[in-house]
Amino acid sequence: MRSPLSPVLSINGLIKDVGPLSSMDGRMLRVVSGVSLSAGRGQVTALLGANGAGKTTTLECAQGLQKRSGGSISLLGQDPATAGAELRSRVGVMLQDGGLPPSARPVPLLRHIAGLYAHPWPVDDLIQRLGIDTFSRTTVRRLSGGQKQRLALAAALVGRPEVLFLDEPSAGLDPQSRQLVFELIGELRDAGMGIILTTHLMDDAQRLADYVYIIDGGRNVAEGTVQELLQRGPAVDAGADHVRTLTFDAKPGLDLSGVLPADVVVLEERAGSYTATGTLTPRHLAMLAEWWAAHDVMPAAMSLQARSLEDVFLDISGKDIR
Ligand SMILES: Nc1ncnc2c1ncn2[C@@H]1O[C@H](COP(=O)(O)OP(=O)(O)OP(=O)(O)O)[C@@H](O)[C@H]1O
Repeated sequence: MRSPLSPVLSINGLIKDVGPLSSMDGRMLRVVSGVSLSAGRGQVTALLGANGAGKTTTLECAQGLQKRSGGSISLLGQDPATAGAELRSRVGVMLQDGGLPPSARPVPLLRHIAGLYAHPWPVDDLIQRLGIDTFSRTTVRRLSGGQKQRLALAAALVGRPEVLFLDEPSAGLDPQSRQLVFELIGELRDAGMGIILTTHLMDDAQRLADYVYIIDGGRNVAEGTVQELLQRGPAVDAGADHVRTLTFDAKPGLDLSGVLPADVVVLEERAGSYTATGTLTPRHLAMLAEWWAAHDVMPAAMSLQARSLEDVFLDISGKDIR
């Protein structure tokens, strides 16, 4: 386990048993079997794992929402199982099901929560940043999944937490909202917040995380930066027909349609960051370079990857569905 310079969360050998379960003849079920991790200030730490891996249970124990059966947890230097309101006021939590009162309307709800804090984030700013003004008159129960998700994020942020927990932050978000939420997460990280998120989406981890813990069957199975994890596993034969992704940064809004054959998928993943994915050959690279030369485009950064985090994840945790 790595040791960040300024940890906001350290978990050591977490055990969580649930039950007794009638489906198991009254026995207990161990759903987390010794997970250890640490998360730093000013970093996004991702817990990546398949459905049922134990991610939510781990984070709920870390937040003090579930009682652990064993191991130790330190959140901002305190044990969340015994800490009081002072610790809770320094921690923001966005849960998978939102946990918001169904009959509340977004703006009064946010103003109410802001009233509980001495130095809240200006509510109007949050409303504007997360596009909440477009559904401000709708009650929580009638909001779409993505709207609920954005409101839950605003509610988690309104107290200006030092640590932010996000359970599946991009669930239900359309591409525009996802972009908005990802940009905000990046800004919060740069401002020094410690952000811990769970996801089963490799793409989220690849785009957001400074450090990734892969959890499977309630245990740690791998960890590292995305780059470190991508270097794991079987070396890719440089000459073989592998699907590769070329990533490059250049000025936003380039119209790359028709530059490469249709079997290579070219996307502007976010403003000014492009990917070309397919069975790339040197000829494809030359076509792209010719287009750059003709349009006076000089990429600011460029990389070619033969494996995705998804490949690494499937290598480590197997291909069986959970
Ligand atoms: N109270 C409980 N009773 C029975 N099983 C439980 C209980 N709580 C958790 N589990 C089981 O423990 C496992 C871990 O659940 P958890 O919600 O932590 O997984 P997860 O990694 O967050 O999954 P997902 O990505 O689907 O949200 C699952 O198999 C779940 O069914």
